[in-house]
Amino acid sequence: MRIDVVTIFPGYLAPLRESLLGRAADAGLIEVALHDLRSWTHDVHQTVDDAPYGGGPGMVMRPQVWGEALDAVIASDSRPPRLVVPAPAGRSFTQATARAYATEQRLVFACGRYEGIDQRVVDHYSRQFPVDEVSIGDYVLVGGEAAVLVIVEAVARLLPGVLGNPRSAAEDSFSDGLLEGPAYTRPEVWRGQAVPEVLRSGNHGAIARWRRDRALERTAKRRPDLLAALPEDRLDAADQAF
Ligand SMILES: Nc1cc(-c2ccc3ccn(Cc4ccccc4)c3c2)n[nH]1
Repeated sequence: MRIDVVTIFPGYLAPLRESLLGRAADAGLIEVALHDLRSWTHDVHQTVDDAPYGGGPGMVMRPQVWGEALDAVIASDSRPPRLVVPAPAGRSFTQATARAYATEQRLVFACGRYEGIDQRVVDHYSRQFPVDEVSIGDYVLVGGEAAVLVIVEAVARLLPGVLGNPRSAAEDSFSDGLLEGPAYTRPEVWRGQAVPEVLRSGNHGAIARWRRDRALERTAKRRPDLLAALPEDRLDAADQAF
């Protein structure tokens, strides 16, 4: 997978080259290219923003600069892109979105700042490529860069070979629609708290049941919306207690 990120703060995306993603990049599983939006300005001040039509606070990012940048970046690789534009008003980015993005050959991220990017940029490219405006949560950031770090990590971990332990991607939170239950490791007792007996019983059936019950209990308490959204056939008779 090739990932391009256009931003006025390329340094912010440096972590994409570290650790998990660094190894994936070294293994050729993911190719990450960072592009400074200001490279496509032509004035001495490298202006990327202007006052909003209709008035109001803050500034809006200029369409001309974004158009030149995205034309150049998209043309720099033959793989057809999905354009991803983080935005507070975007559709929610979920594990399902991450799974869908993991099947893409190429993702091009447009990181806005200020009050966002002139809408005509999204409208223009939506006529040629799939374009998603995505929100990573119901809170307001200052720009799209942090969202790109989140999205790229959630997607990259699903690519074969990126995670050391592939089982965890398939069986982690949200994969079965439930939250992860509690996890334990040695020592058996820590500060007077013992590991639940069943986990040391060696009874794999009882362990699986206990883990499912803890996941259902936690989901019912913390995210009843996820439980309500579960298809009927995903809950068996033993689950009905939640
Ligand atoms: N989930 C999520 C995404 C963002 C986000 C993404 C990109 C940008 C570009 C500029 N801003 C600042 C902004 C604040 C308010 C209104 C509009 C823009 C952004 C915020 N916030 N929260």
